[in-house]
Amino acid sequence: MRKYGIVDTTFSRIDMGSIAYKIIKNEDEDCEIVRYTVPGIKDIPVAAKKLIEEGCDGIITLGWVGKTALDKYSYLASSIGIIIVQILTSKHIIDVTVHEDEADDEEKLKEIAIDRTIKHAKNLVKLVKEGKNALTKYAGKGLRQGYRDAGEID
Ligand SMILES: Cc1nc2c(=O)[nH]c(=O)nc-2n(C[C@H](O)[C@H](O)[C@H](O)CO)c1C
Repeated sequence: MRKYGIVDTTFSRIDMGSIAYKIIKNEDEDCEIVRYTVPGIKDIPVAAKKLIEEGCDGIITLGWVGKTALDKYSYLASSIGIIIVQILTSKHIIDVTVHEDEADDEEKLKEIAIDRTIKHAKNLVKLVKEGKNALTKYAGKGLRQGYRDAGEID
């Protein structure tokens, strides 16, 4: 049975973990899902590593970055940590992050968070179920998460 990990934060202003849970369960009915909630993005890498050590085949992380420079540095640190965990474990960790300055109003931010979570949860399931060529038919299509697709340039 495939096992997925969801790492989310209490810093986030949208419960993206619950959205990811529903989508993963819908896309891979027989799977097991483990959720691990941490305070903030810098706590994500170790949580993801622990879930992989517990047997997860792939992870989705759901972070929220504030507007200040310090928040952005925190994201950079977290992102590097997540990449290091991927390299050390050879497992995909799909890093879903919403940056609070992506939109001025809360409704738009919510829309971005939901769309990004749904699309990347589906990407994760495809990669875990089908492996390296799961997304090849979409290569070069200008797909976007959180926004409308940019589309392919002919
Ligand atoms: C400055 C800062 N910014 C963010 C952020 O934008 N998003 C987030 O999720 N967490 C932030 N944190 C908290 C750290 O990631 C971490 O939770 C604490 O340093 C405790 O380890 C901090 C400290």
